[in-house]
Amino acid sequence: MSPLIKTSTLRVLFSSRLPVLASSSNNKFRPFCYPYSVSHKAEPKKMAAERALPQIFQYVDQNVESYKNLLKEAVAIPSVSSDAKHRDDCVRMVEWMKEKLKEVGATTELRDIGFQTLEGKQVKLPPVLVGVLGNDTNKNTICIYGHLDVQPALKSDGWASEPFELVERDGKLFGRGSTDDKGPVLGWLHAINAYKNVGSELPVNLKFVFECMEESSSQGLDELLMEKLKPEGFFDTVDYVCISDNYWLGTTKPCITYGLRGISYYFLEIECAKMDLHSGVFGGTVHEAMSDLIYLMDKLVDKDGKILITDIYKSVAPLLETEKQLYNTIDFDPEAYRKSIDAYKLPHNAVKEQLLMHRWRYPSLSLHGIEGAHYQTGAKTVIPGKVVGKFSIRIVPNQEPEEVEKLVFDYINKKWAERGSPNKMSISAQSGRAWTEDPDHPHYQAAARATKLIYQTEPDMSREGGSIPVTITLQEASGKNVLLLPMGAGDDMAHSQNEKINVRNYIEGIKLFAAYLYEVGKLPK
Ligand SMILES: C[C@H](N)C(=O)N[C@@H](Cc1c[nH]cn1)C(=O)O
Ligand SMILES: [Zn+2]
Ligand SMILES: [Zn+2]
Repeated sequence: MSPLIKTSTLRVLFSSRLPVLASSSNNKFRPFCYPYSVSHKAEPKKMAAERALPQIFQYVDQNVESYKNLLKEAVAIPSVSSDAKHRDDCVRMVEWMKEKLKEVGATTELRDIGFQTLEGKQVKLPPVLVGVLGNDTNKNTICIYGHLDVQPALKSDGWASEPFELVERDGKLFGRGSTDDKGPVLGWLHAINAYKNVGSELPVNLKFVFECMEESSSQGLDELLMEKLKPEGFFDTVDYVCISDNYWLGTTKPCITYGLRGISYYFLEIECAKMDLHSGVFGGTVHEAMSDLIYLMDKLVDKDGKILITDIYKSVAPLLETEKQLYNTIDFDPEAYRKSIDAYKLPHNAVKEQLLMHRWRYPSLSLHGIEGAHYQTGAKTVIPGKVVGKFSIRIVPNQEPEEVEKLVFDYINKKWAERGSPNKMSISAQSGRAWTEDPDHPHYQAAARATKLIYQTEPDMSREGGSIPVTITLQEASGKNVLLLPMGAGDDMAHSQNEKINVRNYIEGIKLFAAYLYEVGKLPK
């Protein structure tokens, strides 16, 4: 364990029923003075929460080191859901979070969601953590979703430090999962804990759904929600759903998000032999799988990003004049964006509205990689016997996964026939739907008030190019308004090398969550 982590300190912060205050300067705790007189207890509960907010903000500022330490502990668990070798880490991560939720007073349950086929084997899926905190019928109930799994990461990918060791540099906390999604998930925990430790009752009831398979298409989660939790009545008391698993558009202005693209992810497998072959010995005498794969993958998208699959744009929702207007007011600087990713040139003539539309409301196709191909340094002379090409399409409103999958399968089959290769080809897909919500809903206004309180500026109402497959399921299961409240900044580089969260975003994000709980608590029941 890193010397930075003081387990005893964390235990005090997260398990003590007694209010405590920690000093951020020396990371030691000192006794907390209860801020209100006894007569204050007689005030209406919602008023109490309002008066508690300044205390909560102060408490958060005084516990910065503890929050960093807890994130460090979470990042140190390499819960990579796509890799069978890390399945035990995923389970450990969920169990770790279960203990943390219990420590803030929630009742918790680990729900079994069965098996998946991974790397040709049947592998048990990590359980889903379901929790409940509070059941006051006079209060609103928010269902909070987050994920505890992460994308793969190796230092050799080009990280400046070990990906699973949280490191602070220049006010930024670097580590896999820091912004996607361990930082935001812990943010909820810290906000609840802050309410408790200043002696204020939570202004809302909370329900939690924390999974560890989001980065792998949330396998098993829809079934748990629709076939188990919904019939059991889990959603009957839910009034609002909130997810913090995306990012601001830029680096300075906060936003609230009302739309996500879906994802349709493909595995295109070609086999030419049962084993890899020496290219000197066998080259010229076999139909090579890799050449077939490159041929097919090259037929998917052109250099400007136009998807070449027949009819793929046909069902995309038409752009209405009212929607077009929304893009004008969004704070987004294409040149700053280009610089932040060090791209040579942006497509769509770098026009702001066009870039945003192609990120939010039009589909895009990306080629991700080839399993079975040689990728290490050096000049290995091998003909891979089997290769699996991976690509995905970010799908958008009005595009249904089944319809997109059929178009892709038909197109690949047609191109394969044109290729005339004798090799074995197969294609499979896993998909999640796009989601949009009504941003004029009082829930969004409440989140906007909370954001303004913390950041002193009106948030942009944004959409997001990424996907959170369960969002639309939560909308359907609850029948309630769903909102995305991002914690991290647009340059956090989730999924990439050197993923980070700014200390500022993490800490102000905790306050934002506390203020959001307060604002939703004020909404009429
Ligand atoms: C937006 C969210 N934080 C995220 O990163 N989602 C993933 C979901 C995914 C990955 N594979 C399949 N789905 C994403 O948008 O890539
Ligand atoms: Zn992610
Ligand atoms: Zn995420």
